[in-house]
Amino acid sequence: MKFPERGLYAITQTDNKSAETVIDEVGAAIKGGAVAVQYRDKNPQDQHFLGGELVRLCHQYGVPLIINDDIELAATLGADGVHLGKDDSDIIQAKNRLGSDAIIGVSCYNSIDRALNLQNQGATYVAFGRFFSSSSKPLAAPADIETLQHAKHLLHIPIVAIGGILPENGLHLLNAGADLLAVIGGLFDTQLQQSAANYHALFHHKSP
Ligand SMILES: Cc1ncc(COP(=O)(O)OP(=O)(O)O)c(N)n1
Ligand SMILES: Cc1ncsc1CCOP(=O)(O)O
Ligand SMILES: [Mg+2]
Repeated sequence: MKFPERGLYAITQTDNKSAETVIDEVGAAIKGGAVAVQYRDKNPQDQHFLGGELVRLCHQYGVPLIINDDIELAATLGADGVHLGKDDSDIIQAKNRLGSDAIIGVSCYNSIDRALNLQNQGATYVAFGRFFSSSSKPLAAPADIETLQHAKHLLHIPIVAIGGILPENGLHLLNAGADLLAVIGGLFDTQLQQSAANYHALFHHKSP
């Protein structure tokens, strides 16, 4: 499945939640307008069961499901791709295992050089952030809004912004050059279908 060019990118919040709760929440996020979903689970219980259900749910709605960190899990589940950070596997390993059509997203933090290099290696999208303080990843390094502006001029693949993004601060990032907003807490800490719809509305206000 193709990675969308713009929109809300929902990342699962799994800690202390049952698989059923996570599935219900992701369903609500999609109904609210999320265009891509990442299964991120740092303390997995039964990731094959939950991951498999999420693949099924996302595909029912025509939304790609990307697995965080784990190429092998993505292959086993038949997910659409993988998201890789600096401590994870590299793009060549991901392409070898998942095929050349797989979605491969990469974290670039605040580095344009890293983004250019990984775009050349075949990344599907790049992610910058964190832009605001994040209770989901408190130690994530900060990124500058200017990085999005530079990235917009230099890159031709979708640009994802992440980190502490709320409906109230997301438009600033979109106007600076982000194409997608990746969100955990701003969605799943809240009245989620309504929050998803509030993010979704931002994409209609973005400056041309
Ligand atoms: C869309 C998106 N952007 C950034 C990240 C962070 O990836 P990484 O730096 O590998 O950190 P962890 O998520 O593995 O803790 C992401 N997952 N998704
Ligand atoms: C995984 C990740 N990488 C940088 S910030 C972050 C967490 C994003 O979650 P939230 O939207 O709750 O700040
Ligand atoms: Mg990672």
